[in-house]
Amino acid sequence: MPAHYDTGLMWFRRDLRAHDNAALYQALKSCRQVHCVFVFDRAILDPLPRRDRRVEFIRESLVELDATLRALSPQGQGGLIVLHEDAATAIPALAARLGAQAVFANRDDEKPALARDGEVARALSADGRTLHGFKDHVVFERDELLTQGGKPYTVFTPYKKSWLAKVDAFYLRAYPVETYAAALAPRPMPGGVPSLAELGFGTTNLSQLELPAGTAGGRKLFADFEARMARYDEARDFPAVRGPSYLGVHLRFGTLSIRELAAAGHARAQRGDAGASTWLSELIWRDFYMQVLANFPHVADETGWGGNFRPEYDRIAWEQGPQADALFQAWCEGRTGYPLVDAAMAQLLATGYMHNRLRMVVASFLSKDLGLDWRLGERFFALHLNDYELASNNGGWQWASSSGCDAQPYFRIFNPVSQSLKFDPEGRFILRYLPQLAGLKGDALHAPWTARPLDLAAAGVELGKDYPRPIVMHDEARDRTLARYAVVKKPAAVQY
Ligand SMILES: Cc1cc2nc3c(=O)[nH]c(=O)nc-3n(C[C@H](O)[C@H](O)[C@H](O)COP(=O)(O)OP(=O)(O)OC[C@H]3O[C@@H](n4cnc5c(N)ncnc54)[C@H](O)[C@@H]3O)c2cc1C
Repeated sequence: MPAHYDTGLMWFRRDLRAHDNAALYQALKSCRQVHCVFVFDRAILDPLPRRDRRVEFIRESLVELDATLRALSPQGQGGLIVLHEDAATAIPALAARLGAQAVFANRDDEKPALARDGEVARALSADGRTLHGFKDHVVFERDELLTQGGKPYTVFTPYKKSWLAKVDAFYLRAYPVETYAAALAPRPMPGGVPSLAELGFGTTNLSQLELPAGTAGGRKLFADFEARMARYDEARDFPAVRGPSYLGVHLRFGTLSIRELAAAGHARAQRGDAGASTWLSELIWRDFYMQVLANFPHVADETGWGGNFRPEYDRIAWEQGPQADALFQAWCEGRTGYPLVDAAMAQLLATGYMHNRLRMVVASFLSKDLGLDWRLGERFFALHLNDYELASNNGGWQWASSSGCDAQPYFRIFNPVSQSLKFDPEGRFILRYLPQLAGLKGDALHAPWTARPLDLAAAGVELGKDYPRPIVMHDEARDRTLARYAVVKKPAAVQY
């Protein structure tokens, strides 16, 4: 518990809510007065394309957060200070200007965030101030769950068992921020959240998606999901069905608290709700990958890009050169000739969301059908996913390419046509994004190149014109992948 301070500064980052927020609670409890700040960090924003749904989502969530902090504060004089600077230098400067003895923030184990926080902590300390960090965006972090041998878990099933054995009301209890809200300080400078244009960004199609921002938006989505949660286990694998919660982006930016979601799932799971139990497992996967990132930092480099969890996978020679570049471009643009893959990529580009089953299918397709380095896909997802989360994205890509912990054996290769027949049997999802295939029936919709020329003509589909021919044949690609991956059978220098 931090000492008692006169003035503190609460630094919001990926925890954009005023309720059940660990750092905000600790700041209010241990300071006479607390200022609140969010920094649109130039180090993160400057390299991004000028239209990004996440920047718009964050901005809208900040408008709500600012209003909530104002409403909670004495005489409504509080609120958020919003800066558009380099956070590593802006935070120590603001702490000095406000006379804050301590800065409070929730921990973030992504490598670039750790580097930034280290820089901020050193600058504050040189000035006689302190940075306090708190666990907030996971239920269990870092080394809180270890194997009996005292090592971090690398396999999900025993990790989940241990998670469920340890979790109790204490770990899921909300931080009662409101109790100490009287410590919210009047805003010391004129406030307001900058417009997108002031931040140098344009608007996106966010307002047309069913993705309301802020805590109110997250609660609306969760209320909708609560009514469907019992069927999650049956519905979650079918992309045409409204099966999942669509809460990823709210968990990413902390507009909802992981504790409140896990508590809801856990309570229902304990009452025997199979859908809730499966959904809780997914939240545990999230914790699992966060602790993998924290305990095995080699899975990402200094800038946050992937390194094989299993070093023997470093031996794989991925396809390179102009032909490989063209294959990658076709994958990115949804022009592979495999309708399920192409519809999935179209969903990502149009909405920033991709169904979990499809993330697995397209990731397997990139690494195992196209023979391309999974890190290319990792980066593409990072740019386009609204819910992009370094730990889960890296974990998901390594799972699909078999290079990660808890690996799929490398010879388990998703067949994009069988996946399509199984999980989108009527092609309802495919046709949402590829309406030009509407005239194709049965298997032909899942593999148009197998259709008889007469049927293609009747459907008004000319391959190569209305829809691409397949850029690889799965069976041949499978053989090439088995040969490519054979190098990992040799003993590796280091084992985890
Ligand atoms: C290649 C690949 C990349 C992925 N990249 C990301 C990513 O960048 N960010 C991300 O949050 N998830 C990622 N996932 C996991 C999963 O696909 C998404 O969390 C999920 O599709 C989000 O939709 P939802 O909120 O409707 O999920 P729901 O099915 O409703 O699940 C609820 C929550 O549980 C968590 N969750 C679910 N599945 C997983 C999982 N397999 N691993 C970790 N957490 C999970 C998420 O926070 C999700 O919001 C990736 C999976 C793969 C295979």
